[in-house]
Amino acid sequence: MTDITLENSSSNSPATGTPLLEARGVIMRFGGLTAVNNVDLTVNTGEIIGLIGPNGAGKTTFFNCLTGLYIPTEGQVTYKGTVLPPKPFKVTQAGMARTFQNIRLFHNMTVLENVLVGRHTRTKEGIISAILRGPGYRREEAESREKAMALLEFTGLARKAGHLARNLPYGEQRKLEIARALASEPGLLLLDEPTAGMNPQETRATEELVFAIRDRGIAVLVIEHDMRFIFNLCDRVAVLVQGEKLVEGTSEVVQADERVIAAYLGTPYEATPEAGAAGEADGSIPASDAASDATPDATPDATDATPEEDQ
Ligand SMILES: Nc1ncnc2c1ncn2[C@@H]1O[C@H](COP(=O)(O)OP(=O)(O)OP(=O)(O)O)[C@@H](O)[C@H]1O
Repeated sequence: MTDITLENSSSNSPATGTPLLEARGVIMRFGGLTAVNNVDLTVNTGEIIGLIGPNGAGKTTFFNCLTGLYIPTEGQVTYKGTVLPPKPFKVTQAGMARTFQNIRLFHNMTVLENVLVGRHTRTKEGIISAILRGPGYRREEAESREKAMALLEFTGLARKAGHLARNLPYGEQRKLEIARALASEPGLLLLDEPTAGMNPQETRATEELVFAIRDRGIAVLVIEHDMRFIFNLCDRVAVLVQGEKLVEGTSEVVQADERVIAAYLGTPYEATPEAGAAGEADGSIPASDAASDATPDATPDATDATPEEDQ
Protein backbone atom coordinates (compact mmCIF):
# COMPACT_ATOMS: atom_id res chain seq x y z
CA MET A 1 0.00 0.00 0.00
CA THR A 2 1.44 3.35 -1.01
CA ASP A 3 2.53 5.47 1.89
CA ILE A 4 0.84 8.78 1.23
CA THR A 5 -0.39 11.46 3.53
CA LEU A 6 -4.14 11.28 3.83
CA GLU A 7 -5.51 14.48 5.17
CA ASN A 8 -8.55 14.27 7.35
CA SER A 9 -10.44 16.51 9.65
CA SER A 10 -9.28 14.52 12.64
CA SER A 11 -5.62 15.26 12.04
CA ASN A 12 -5.73 17.74 14.89
CA SER A 13 -8.10 15.67 16.94
CA PRO A 14 -7.38 14.79 20.55
CA ALA A 15 -5.59 11.64 21.55
CA THR A 16 -7.01 8.20 20.85
CA GLY A 17 -9.90 7.34 23.11
CA THR A 18 -11.70 10.68 23.10
CA PRO A 19 -15.43 10.44 22.24
CA LEU A 20 -16.05 11.38 18.63
CA LEU A 21 -19.58 10.18 17.92
CA GLU A 22 -22.08 9.87 20.74
CA ALA A 23 -25.59 8.55 20.11
CA ARG A 24 -27.90 8.64 23.10
CA GLY A 25 -31.33 7.07 23.36
CA VAL A 26 -31.87 6.95 19.62
CA ILE A 27 -35.35 5.78 18.67
CA MET A 28 -36.67 5.57 15.11
CA ARG A 29 -40.28 4.67 14.50
CA PHE A 30 -41.97 4.11 11.15
CA GLY A 31 -45.66 4.26 12.00
CA GLY A 32 -46.23 1.38 14.38
CA LEU A 33 -42.82 -0.17 13.77
CA THR A 34 -39.96 0.71 16.10
CA ALA A 35 -36.92 0.02 13.91
CA VAL A 36 -34.39 1.41 16.40
CA ASN A 37 -35.22 1.35 20.08
CA ASN A 38 -33.31 3.46 22.59
CA VAL A 39 -29.83 2.75 21.25
CA ASP A 40 -26.70 4.31 22.77
CA LEU A 41 -23.38 4.08 20.99
CA THR A 42 -20.04 5.85 21.36
CA VAL A 43 -17.21 5.82 18.86
CA ASN A 44 -13.91 7.14 20.15
CA THR A 45 -11.00 8.46 18.15
CA GLY A 46 -8.75 5.69 16.88
CA GLU A 47 -11.44 3.00 17.14
CA ILE A 48 -12.98 0.55 14.72
CA ILE A 49 -16.46 -0.33 15.95
CA GLY A 50 -18.66 -3.05 14.47
CA LEU A 51 -22.44 -3.05 14.29
CA ILE A 52 -23.96 -6.47 13.68
CA GLY A 53 -27.38 -8.06 13.86
CA PRO A 54 -29.80 -10.15 11.83
CA ASN A 55 -31.54 -8.80 8.76
CA GLY A 56 -34.07 -6.15 9.71
CA ALA A 57 -32.42 -5.52 13.09
CA GLY A 58 -32.26 -1.78 12.43
CA LYS A 59 -28.57 -1.35 11.58
CA THR A 60 -29.00 0.72 8.43
CA THR A 61 -31.82 2.71 9.99
CA PHE A 62 -29.49 3.54 12.87
CA PHE A 63 -26.78 4.60 10.36
CA ASN A 64 -29.37 6.80 8.65
CA CYS A 65 -30.18 8.42 11.99
CA LEU A 66 -26.48 9.08 12.59
CA THR A 67 -25.88 10.62 9.18
CA GLY A 68 -28.89 12.89 8.87
CA LEU A 69 -30.86 10.84 6.35
CA TYR A 70 -33.45 10.23 9.05
CA ILE A 71 -34.39 12.50 11.90
CA PRO A 72 -34.66 10.19 14.92
CA THR A 73 -38.07 10.09 16.57
CA GLU A 74 -36.24 10.51 19.86
CA GLY A 75 -32.67 10.75 21.05
CA GLN A 76 -29.61 12.76 20.23
CA VAL A 77 -26.52 12.36 18.09
CA THR A 78 -23.42 14.46 18.67
CA TYR A 79 -20.13 14.60 16.80
CA LYS A 80 -17.21 16.07 18.71
CA GLY A 81 -19.69 17.27 21.30
CA THR A 82 -21.92 19.15 18.87
CA VAL A 83 -25.46 18.10 18.02
CA LEU A 84 -25.51 17.15 14.35
CA PRO A 85 -27.86 19.02 12.02
CA PRO A 86 -30.33 16.61 10.36
CA LYS A 87 -28.91 17.23 6.90
CA PRO A 88 -26.58 14.68 5.29
CA PHE A 89 -24.52 17.40 3.61
CA LYS A 90 -23.91 19.13 6.93
CA VAL A 91 -23.11 15.85 8.65
CA THR A 92 -20.47 15.17 5.99
CA GLN A 93 -19.17 18.70 6.38
CA ALA A 94 -18.93 18.17 10.15
CA GLY A 95 -16.61 15.20 9.56
CA MET A 96 -18.72 12.06 9.15
CA ALA A 97 -18.72 10.29 5.80
CA ARG A 98 -20.44 7.07 4.81
CA THR A 99 -20.84 4.43 2.17
CA PHE A 100 -24.10 2.70 1.31
CA GLN A 101 -25.24 -0.90 1.34
CA ASN A 102 -26.34 -0.48 -2.28
CA ILE A 103 -23.45 1.13 -4.12
CA ARG A 104 -24.20 4.72 -5.12
CA LEU A 105 -21.60 5.83 -7.62
CA PHE A 106 -21.84 8.13 -10.61
CA HIS A 107 -21.56 5.21 -12.98
CA ASN A 108 -21.01 7.26 -16.12
CA MET A 109 -18.24 9.34 -14.60
CA THR A 110 -14.64 8.24 -14.28
CA VAL A 111 -13.15 6.83 -11.13
CA LEU A 112 -11.19 10.06 -10.57
CA GLU A 113 -14.29 12.22 -11.15
CA ASN A 114 -16.23 10.22 -8.59
CA VAL A 115 -13.58 10.98 -5.98
CA LEU A 116 -13.48 14.64 -7.00
CA VAL A 117 -17.22 14.86 -6.45
CA GLY A 118 -16.63 13.45 -2.97
CA ARG A 119 -14.53 16.51 -2.21
CA HIS A 120 -17.43 18.91 -2.68
CA THR A 121 -17.85 19.50 1.04
CA ARG A 122 -14.20 20.57 1.23
CA THR A 123 -14.17 22.93 -1.75
CA LYS A 124 -15.69 26.38 -1.87
CA GLU A 125 -17.23 25.84 -5.27
CA GLY A 126 -19.48 22.88 -4.40
CA ILE A 127 -20.75 19.96 -6.43
CA ILE A 128 -22.36 21.82 -9.35
CA SER A 129 -19.23 23.77 -10.11
CA ALA A 130 -17.21 20.56 -9.75
CA ILE A 131 -19.36 18.82 -12.35
CA LEU A 132 -19.50 21.82 -14.72
CA ARG A 133 -15.84 22.69 -14.22
CA GLY A 134 -16.58 26.38 -13.81
CA PRO A 135 -13.92 29.04 -13.24
CA GLY A 136 -14.04 28.72 -9.44
CA TYR A 137 -13.57 25.00 -9.70
CA ARG A 138 -10.47 25.42 -11.87
CA ARG A 139 -8.71 27.33 -9.12
CA GLU A 140 -9.11 24.41 -6.79
CA GLU A 141 -8.76 21.71 -9.40
CA ALA A 142 -5.03 21.08 -9.12
CA GLU A 143 -5.12 20.59 -5.37
CA SER A 144 -8.27 18.49 -5.52
CA ARG A 145 -6.88 16.26 -8.27
CA GLU A 146 -3.69 15.73 -6.28
CA LYS A 147 -5.66 14.73 -3.19
CA ALA A 148 -8.03 12.54 -5.20
CA MET A 149 -5.15 10.75 -6.89
CA ALA A 150 -3.52 10.22 -3.50
CA LEU A 151 -6.73 8.57 -2.34
CA LEU A 152 -6.83 6.36 -5.43
CA GLU A 153 -3.24 5.31 -4.67
CA PHE A 154 -4.27 4.63 -1.10
CA THR A 155 -7.21 2.46 -2.11
CA GLY A 156 -5.31 0.71 -4.93
CA LEU A 157 -7.38 2.25 -7.73
CA ALA A 158 -4.86 4.71 -9.21
CA ARG A 159 -4.36 2.76 -12.43
CA LYS A 160 -8.13 2.83 -12.98
CA ALA A 161 -8.41 6.62 -12.52
CA GLY A 162 -9.60 7.19 -16.09
CA HIS A 163 -12.00 4.23 -16.26
CA LEU A 164 -15.73 4.71 -16.08
CA ALA A 165 -17.00 3.68 -12.66
CA ARG A 166 -19.55 1.33 -14.21
CA ASN A 167 -16.75 -0.70 -15.82
CA LEU A 168 -15.05 -1.51 -12.51
CA PRO A 169 -15.50 -4.97 -11.02
CA TYR A 170 -17.89 -5.01 -8.12
CA GLY A 171 -15.20 -5.16 -5.42
CA GLU A 172 -13.46 -2.12 -6.89
CA GLN A 173 -16.73 -0.20 -7.01
CA ARG A 174 -17.00 -0.74 -3.27
CA LYS A 175 -13.41 0.50 -2.86
CA LEU A 176 -14.25 3.55 -4.97
CA GLU A 177 -17.18 4.33 -2.68
CA ILE A 178 -14.73 4.30 0.22
CA ALA A 179 -12.28 6.53 -1.68
CA ARG A 180 -15.08 8.96 -2.44
CA ALA A 181 -16.17 9.05 1.21
CA LEU A 182 -12.56 9.66 2.28
CA ALA A 183 -12.37 12.58 -0.13
CA SER A 184 -14.55 14.58 2.25
CA GLU A 185 -11.69 14.29 4.79
CA PRO A 186 -13.77 12.68 7.53
CA GLY A 187 -12.84 12.08 11.13
CA LEU A 188 -15.29 9.17 11.21
CA LEU A 189 -16.10 6.82 8.34
CA LEU A 190 -19.30 4.75 8.40
CA LEU A 191 -19.27 1.68 6.19
CA ASP A 192 -22.52 -0.17 5.44
CA GLU A 193 -21.65 -3.75 4.46
CA PRO A 194 -18.37 -2.93 2.72
CA THR A 195 -17.62 -6.57 1.81
CA ALA A 196 -21.07 -7.56 0.56
CA GLY A 197 -20.66 -9.48 -2.69
CA MET A 198 -16.86 -9.73 -2.34
CA ASN A 199 -14.85 -12.92 -2.59
CA PRO A 200 -12.67 -13.91 0.41
CA GLN A 201 -9.55 -12.32 -1.12
CA GLU A 202 -11.30 -9.00 -1.68
CA THR A 203 -12.69 -9.17 1.83
CA ARG A 204 -9.20 -9.61 3.30
CA ALA A 205 -7.98 -6.65 1.22
CA THR A 206 -10.87 -4.55 2.54
CA GLU A 207 -9.91 -5.54 6.07
CA GLU A 208 -6.37 -4.25 5.44
CA LEU A 209 -7.79 -1.07 3.92
CA VAL A 210 -9.94 -0.40 7.00
CA PHE A 211 -6.94 -0.90 9.28
CA ALA A 212 -4.95 1.51 7.10
CA ILE A 213 -7.78 4.07 7.28
CA ARG A 214 -7.80 3.80 11.06
CA ASP A 215 -4.01 4.15 11.10
CA ARG A 216 -4.44 7.46 9.26
CA GLY A 217 -6.43 8.78 12.22
CA ILE A 218 -9.94 8.12 10.95
CA ALA A 219 -12.29 6.20 13.26
CA VAL A 220 -14.52 3.62 11.59
CA LEU A 221 -18.03 2.36 12.33
CA VAL A 222 -18.87 -0.65 10.20
CA ILE A 223 -21.99 -2.73 9.57
CA GLU A 224 -21.14 -6.17 8.25
CA HIS A 225 -22.56 -9.68 8.11
CA ASP A 226 -19.15 -11.34 7.69
CA MET A 227 -18.29 -12.37 11.24
CA ARG A 228 -14.65 -13.20 10.58
CA PHE A 229 -14.20 -9.71 9.11
CA ILE A 230 -15.92 -8.06 12.08
CA PHE A 231 -14.22 -10.04 14.83
CA ASN A 232 -10.75 -9.65 13.26
CA LEU A 233 -11.18 -5.95 12.74
CA CYS A 234 -13.12 -4.34 15.53
CA ASP A 235 -12.08 -2.96 18.90
CA ARG A 236 -15.70 -3.25 20.04
CA VAL A 237 -18.81 -4.78 18.54
CA ALA A 238 -22.43 -3.79 19.23
CA VAL A 239 -25.20 -6.27 18.47
CA LEU A 240 -28.63 -5.03 17.45
CA VAL A 241 -31.59 -7.38 17.61
CA GLN A 242 -35.09 -6.15 16.78
CA GLY A 243 -33.95 -2.57 17.07
CA GLU A 244 -32.41 -2.92 20.51
CA LYS A 245 -28.78 -3.17 21.50
CA LEU A 246 -28.46 -6.66 22.91
CA VAL A 247 -24.81 -6.49 23.92
CA GLU A 248 -21.68 -4.46 23.27
CA GLY A 249 -18.10 -5.46 23.94
CA THR A 250 -14.88 -6.82 22.53
CA SER A 251 -15.03 -9.49 19.86
CA GLU A 252 -14.27 -12.12 22.48
CA VAL A 253 -17.09 -10.97 24.74
CA VAL A 254 -19.63 -10.78 21.92
CA GLN A 255 -18.70 -14.15 20.43
CA ALA A 256 -19.08 -15.81 23.82
CA ASP A 257 -22.40 -14.17 24.73
CA GLU A 258 -25.07 -16.83 24.76
CA ARG A 259 -27.80 -14.34 23.88
CA VAL A 260 -25.90 -13.36 20.75
CA ILE A 261 -25.31 -16.97 19.80
CA ALA A 262 -28.97 -17.77 20.30
CA ALA A 263 -30.35 -14.66 18.62
CA TYR A 264 -27.94 -14.24 15.79
CA LEU A 265 -24.89 -16.38 15.29
CA GLY A 266 -26.66 -19.72 15.50
CA THR A 267 -23.41 -21.51 16.28
CA PRO A 268 -20.27 -20.20 17.99
CA TYR A 269 -17.86 -18.42 15.64
CA GLU A 270 -14.70 -20.41 15.03
CA ALA A 271 -11.53 -18.34 14.78
CA THR A 272 -9.56 -20.62 12.47
CA PRO A 273 -10.54 -21.41 8.86
CA GLU A 274 -10.01 -25.10 9.59
CA ALA A 275 -12.40 -25.04 12.50
CA GLY A 276 -14.83 -22.88 10.58
CA ALA A 277 -14.75 -25.00 7.45
CA ALA A 278 -17.48 -27.25 8.71
CA GLY A 279 -19.73 -24.21 8.90
CA GLU A 280 -18.86 -21.14 6.91
CA ALA A 281 -15.45 -21.20 5.29
CA ASP A 282 -15.64 -17.51 4.46
CA GLY A 283 -16.65 -16.45 7.92
CA SER A 284 -20.17 -15.45 6.96
CA ILE A 285 -23.02 -15.83 9.37
CA PRO A 286 -24.20 -19.39 9.58
CA ALA A 287 -27.73 -18.31 10.46
CA SER A 288 -29.77 -18.89 7.34
CA ASP A 289 -31.79 -15.71 7.67
CA ALA A 290 -28.70 -13.56 7.53
CA ALA A 291 -26.69 -15.49 4.99
CA SER A 292 -29.44 -15.54 2.44
CA ASP A 293 -29.90 -11.81 2.38
CA ALA A 294 -26.45 -10.51 3.19
CA THR A 295 -25.11 -10.48 -0.34
CA PRO A 296 -26.61 -8.09 -2.85
CA ASP A 297 -26.74 -8.74 -6.56
CA ALA A 298 -23.25 -9.39 -7.84
CA THR A 299 -23.80 -6.97 -10.69
CA PRO A 300 -24.74 -3.50 -9.59
CA ASP A 301 -27.66 -2.05 -11.44
CA ALA A 302 -26.37 0.75 -13.62
CA THR A 303 -29.87 2.22 -13.82
CA ASP A 304 -29.80 2.68 -10.07
CA ALA A 305 -26.69 4.75 -10.42
CA THR A 306 -27.74 8.17 -9.29
CA PRO A 307 -26.15 8.79 -5.94
CA GLU A 308 -27.48 11.26 -3.51
CA GLU A 309 -25.41 14.41 -3.40
CA ASP A 310 -25.61 14.39 0.32
CA GLN A 311 -23.80 11.31 1.38
N1 LIG B 1 -38.14 3.92 5.40
C1 LIG B 1 -38.71 2.91 6.06
N2 LIG B 1 -40.04 2.85 6.26
C2 LIG B 1 -40.62 1.84 6.93
N3 LIG B 1 -39.93 0.82 7.49
C3 LIG B 1 -38.60 0.83 7.34
C4 LIG B 1 -37.91 1.85 6.63
N4 LIG B 1 -36.58 1.59 6.66
C5 LIG B 1 -36.44 0.45 7.34
N5 LIG B 1 -37.65 -0.01 7.74
C6 LIG B 1 -37.89 -1.21 8.54
O1 LIG B 1 -37.10 -1.07 9.71
C7 LIG B 1 -36.58 -2.35 10.10
C8 LIG B 1 -35.08 -2.27 10.18
O2 LIG B 1 -34.57 -2.22 8.85
P1 LIG B 1 -33.02 -1.97 8.54
O3 LIG B 1 -32.86 -1.90 7.07
O4 LIG B 1 -32.54 -0.83 9.33
O5 LIG B 1 -32.37 -3.31 9.11
P2 LIG B 1 -30.90 -3.84 8.92
O6 LIG B 1 -30.48 -4.36 10.24
O7 LIG B 1 -30.04 -2.81 8.29
O8 LIG B 1 -31.14 -5.05 7.92
P3 LIG B 1 -30.17 -5.69 6.80
O9 LIG B 1 -29.10 -6.42 7.52
O10 LIG B 1 -31.08 -6.60 6.05
O11 LIG B 1 -29.66 -4.56 5.96
C9 LIG B 1 -37.10 -3.35 9.08
O12 LIG B 1 -38.27 -3.96 9.59
C10 LIG B 1 -37.43 -2.50 7.88
O13 LIG B 1 -38.44 -3.08 7.10
